Parts: sequence; structure tokens; C-alpha cells
Amino acid sequence: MANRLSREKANPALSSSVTNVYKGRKLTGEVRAHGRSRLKRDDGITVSDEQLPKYAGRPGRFIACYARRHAASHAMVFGFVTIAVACAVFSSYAIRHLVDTMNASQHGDMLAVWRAVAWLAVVIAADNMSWRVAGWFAAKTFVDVTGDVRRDLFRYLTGHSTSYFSDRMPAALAARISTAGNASFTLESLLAWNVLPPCLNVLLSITLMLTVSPLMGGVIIVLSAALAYLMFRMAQAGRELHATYASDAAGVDGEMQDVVGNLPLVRTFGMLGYERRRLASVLRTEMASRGRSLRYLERLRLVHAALTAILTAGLLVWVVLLWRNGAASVGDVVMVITLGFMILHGTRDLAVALVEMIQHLARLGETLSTILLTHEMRDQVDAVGFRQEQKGEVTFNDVTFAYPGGPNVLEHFHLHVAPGSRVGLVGRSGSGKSTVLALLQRQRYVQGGAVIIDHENIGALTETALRSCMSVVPQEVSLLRRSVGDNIRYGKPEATDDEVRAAADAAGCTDFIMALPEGFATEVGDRGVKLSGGQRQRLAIARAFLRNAPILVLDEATSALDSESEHHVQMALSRLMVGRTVIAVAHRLSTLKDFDRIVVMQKGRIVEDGSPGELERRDGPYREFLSRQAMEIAPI
Ligand SMILES: Nc1ncnc2c1ncn2[C@@H]1O[C@H](COP(=O)(O)OP(=O)(O)OP(=O)(O)O)[C@@H](O)[C@H]1O
Repeated sequence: MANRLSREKANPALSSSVTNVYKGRKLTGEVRAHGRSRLKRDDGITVSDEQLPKYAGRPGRFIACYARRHAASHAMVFGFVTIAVACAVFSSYAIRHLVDTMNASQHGDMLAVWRAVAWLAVVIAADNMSWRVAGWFAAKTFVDVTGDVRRDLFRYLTGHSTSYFSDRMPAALAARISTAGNASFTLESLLAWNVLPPCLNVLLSITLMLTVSPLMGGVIIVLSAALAYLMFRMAQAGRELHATYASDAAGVDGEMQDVVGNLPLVRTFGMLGYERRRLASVLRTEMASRGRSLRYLERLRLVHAALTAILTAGLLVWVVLLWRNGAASVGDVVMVITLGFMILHGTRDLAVALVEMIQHLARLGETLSTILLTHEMRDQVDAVGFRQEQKGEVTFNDVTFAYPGGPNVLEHFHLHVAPGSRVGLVGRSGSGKSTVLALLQRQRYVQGGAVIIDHENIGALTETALRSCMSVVPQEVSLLRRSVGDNIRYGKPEATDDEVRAAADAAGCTDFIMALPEGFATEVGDRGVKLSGGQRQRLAIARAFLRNAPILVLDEATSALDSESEHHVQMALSRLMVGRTVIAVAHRLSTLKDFDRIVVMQKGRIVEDGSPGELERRDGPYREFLSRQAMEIAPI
């Protein structure tokens, strides 16, 4: 409680006297303009994180699962497509009826002829209108599915651990989510407009054909089934080619994003020409695999076209022979010719659409296999929040940890940090300081022992509880490409404008923010490029003021700054540290001089532990570090 009170005292963003801080000054509304997030509290989960991994590499089942969530509207789309196709097929029946009626009446019974005309007109109208109704429903239904897919994949992707992202290109992963959304839309559209209609066409056409000649119908059924099987097997055999193309295409996206994201570096080293040549080579590989994939499809279409042409020619000869023998009317001949073409076109369209679907399924499959890997870190099923008031007590109890495939970085590591105390971690590069901070933030799990915060093992805490108890000010501050106000508010989304302004004041940001073209509403640019390192650092401190967490983690917070910026940031940090437990890694030892304790690490072990004064007097590694740094900064 005492801690909280002192934190609040030191943190104007929290005190109820914000109005006094501003002495009644009327706020400009700049903060409000880009204001508080009024996002709906709608997580909109369609498929849970537990269910999603089982769809890795199973794109067909994945899409089917999402389509089922909109079963009624999908039924409307496919129902009206079915009606439209049925009408199209029956129009050939109606044409036969009209031809035969005209033949029979020979200008006598015009009423029967007009009735046949009316039937044909109604069937054609129903055909056209049904397509439009299906299109209307699809415009909402298929788009809804893309929304569900992208929202779930984004949620799942962002649940991966830090190490998942460090092994991959984050921007390319985001692009893959868009690819998945587009693929789901294309697949559903292909199914509705390019696969279902020819399937129905062929089936209904064969059914009508059976009415003319059961034998002819039977033969066509057998031949169509054989053709479909052949096409399917050929399409299956080309899957590898399409999958290679999908992975090469994703690789091109990744390469381009990597270079564009690092353009300043590329320019600094004069490597633009090299990168362009490198991309050209990656593109050549992708184009070659795309060419192989498409040529395979063309071969498949060629086989299909040849076979269906032979089949249709045989059909025509057969029905003409039937007519010559008096077994078929002129109308029958017309109908069989129409249906024959429908079957020909139907199976050809089907083959093309199926092959296209296979390509898109391959792209979606590639994305799902990448994103839907099982989360390495996830809340335990019985994860809890803090059961007591958070004071900020931190204990590393007998912790052992190694990076995958590496030796132990920490072995039986013990560290107790009392609530409200300030501890600085120092040591040579590679001694394990950053690893201690990573374990405290649960970026990785310990292999032995436990990290305990306020009597709770952090492994058993919910992500929300863990994040709410600490603020982190790193060396490289991350800012979103949003306004200054929005970036500060990230520490507490529900913060009022007054709280945001007060936090900015406390962090010493207000002067430079007000000098920006649009004050708090100024957009900070990609990752905050429009601000200096020191300004970004102070925004991070303002964010931490708003968060008001009992534990403050400083990871080389001032290392990259010049001495003037460091002075401003140090002042802001001093205010932020009041009443909090602080664990800081710092190379510049002067930044730790007011700390309660310094812990010196060597090869994952604590080799010295005491107040800065004590360690300075003791002949040990800390004094050695101090004298080395004193020499480094001594005037020549
Ligand atoms: N992601 C990683 N994968 C594998 N090994 C790692 C990883 N990060 C750190 N290590 C190894 O763990 C050991 C401790 O590294 P750590 O970054 O914790 O040291 P540090 O004291 O913070 O160093 P520095 O002061 O240079 O940041 C080193 O041997 C390092 O090579």
C-alpha cells in the first residue's frame, strides 16, 4: 500500500489532482483528436487457439471450418447457384420442347407454341436472377469469412513467443495473413462460380440425356467419371510443383520486405545494386517455379480438351444415327447437341477451376503451416492472476536455463529483490544479464527452479497478470506508426486525455511534443523515426508512468544516448523509479550510483552483491569495471 501511495505521489498521471497540475488550463483537444481507443470489446474469436493448430497444412478443412460458421448464408449462395444452373440446363429441355411443339403444330396450334415460348422465357429469367441473388449473398458471406480468417490468424500469430519472430521475418508473416484472407476468398469464389456450376451442369445434363437414351446416358456417366478421375490424379501429381511455387512466392515477399525495411542500412553500405541483383535472382527462381506450375496445368488442360473433343464428336454421331433410325426426334438431336456442349464445357471448366483451387490451397497451406505451429508459450490451463496486492517482490529461486541446443546460461541462480528496491545488474558481455530480464518477462521458460513475483510463480500467471505488473524501458524503444498521444496511451488504453498529458509532463516530454507540428496528434513515423532516440525514450517513460506497474525493468535504457539526452532521460527515470521495484541492466555504471544494490554477474553466476558504495570499496570485479570506465572517460 505504502508503495502504491508513493508511486501515486510521484506519478501525476495517477493523482486525482491533475486539474491542479494544469492549474485549470483548458486542454487543446489535440490529445482527444487522436484520442483514447474506443475499440469495441469484441475479441471475435471464430476458432480458438487450441483448435487452430490442427489445421496446420490442412487448408481444405480450415476453409470448411470457417464456412460452417456461416452455414445459413453459404446455403443461400450455393442454393441459388444450384437453381441458376438447373435453370440453364432445363433451358435446353425447354428449347427441345419448343422445337418439337413448333414441328408438331405447323402453324396450327399457336397457343401450345406460345406456352412453350413462355416456359423458355421464364427459365432463362430465373437462370439470370438466381445468379444475381447468389452474388448478393456471396458479397457478404465470403467477405465475412476473410475477416474471420485474418482476425484469428492475426491473434494466433501474435501469440507466438519472441523466439518465433526472431527466427522469421515479421513483416512477411503479416503479409502471409493477407495472403490467407485472399486465398480463402478466391477458394470460396472458385467453388461457387467455377466448380459447383460445371459439376451440376454435367450431372443434370447427363440426367436429361438419360431421358433421350438410357444407354447414351450410361455411357456418358462412365466416361465422365473416368475423365474426372484422370484429371484428379493428374492434378494431385502436380501438387509438389504448386507448393514449391507457393513457398518461392512467400520468399520473394519476405526478401522485399527485409530490404525495404532496412533501406537506410542498404544505402549506407552502398549495397542497392547488390540487393537489386539479389532480388532479381530470387525473382528468377520464383518465376521459374511459377512457370513450371502453370505449364503443368496447361498439360492437364490439353489432355482434357483432346479427350472431351473426341467424346463429344462420338456423341453427335451417335444421336444422328439414332435420328436416322427413327429412335430420336429433331428436338432430341438439338437437346443432345446442347447438352453435349454443356458437358464438354462443364468438365473443361471444372478441370481448370480444380487446378486453380489446388494452387490456392497450396498457398493457403503454406501460410497455415508457418503460422499455426503450436504456441511455445501459452497460459497454463489453470493460470491465475495475483492473489495478493502487488508489491513488486521478485525472486529467482534456483533457476537453471539454457537456450535451445546451447549450454546452461544460468545454473542454480538465486536472486531476491525486495519490493521497492533498486537493483542494477552488471557484468561482462555474455554474462547472462539480458537472459535474467528475458526470464523475468517470461519471454522464455526456465528449465529448473522458478521466477517468483509477489509469491506467484510467473509460469502459472496469466499473460495479462504478468504484463500488468511490470513496465519495461528498453534500449531500442518500439513506437507504433500512430500519434504521439496514442503511443503514450499504450501504457493504459483507457487513460483520459488529462492522464496522458500528465504522464507526458512527468516524463519531461511536453516541451518537445508541443513543438511538434501537430502536438500530441503528430504521427511518429515508422517505428518512431521522426523522433530522436532520447525523445523516443522519454515517450516510453511516459507510457510506463501511465502503466503504473510496481516493477520497472530498465534494459540499457540510456546506453544509446548522448550525454545531454541521457541527462533528460535520467531525470525522467528518477521520477519514474519512485516507489517501484527497479531491475536495471546498465553498462554505464554512473547510471546506477543511486541504486540500493549492484549485482555483478559472471558466466551466469552472481559474483558480487552489495550497495554501490560497498562494492566500490571492495577489491573485486565491480571496482575493476569502475576504474576501467573512469579511464575511458578521463580527459586526455
Ligand atoms: N537467443 C539466443 N539464442 C542462443 N543463445 C543466446 C541467445 N541470447 C543469448 N544467448 C547466449 O546466452 C549467453 C548470455 O547472453 P546474454 O545476452 O544474457 O548476456 P548479457 O550479459 O546480457 O550480454 P550483453 O551485455 O552483451 O547484452 C551468451 O553466451 C549468449 O551467446
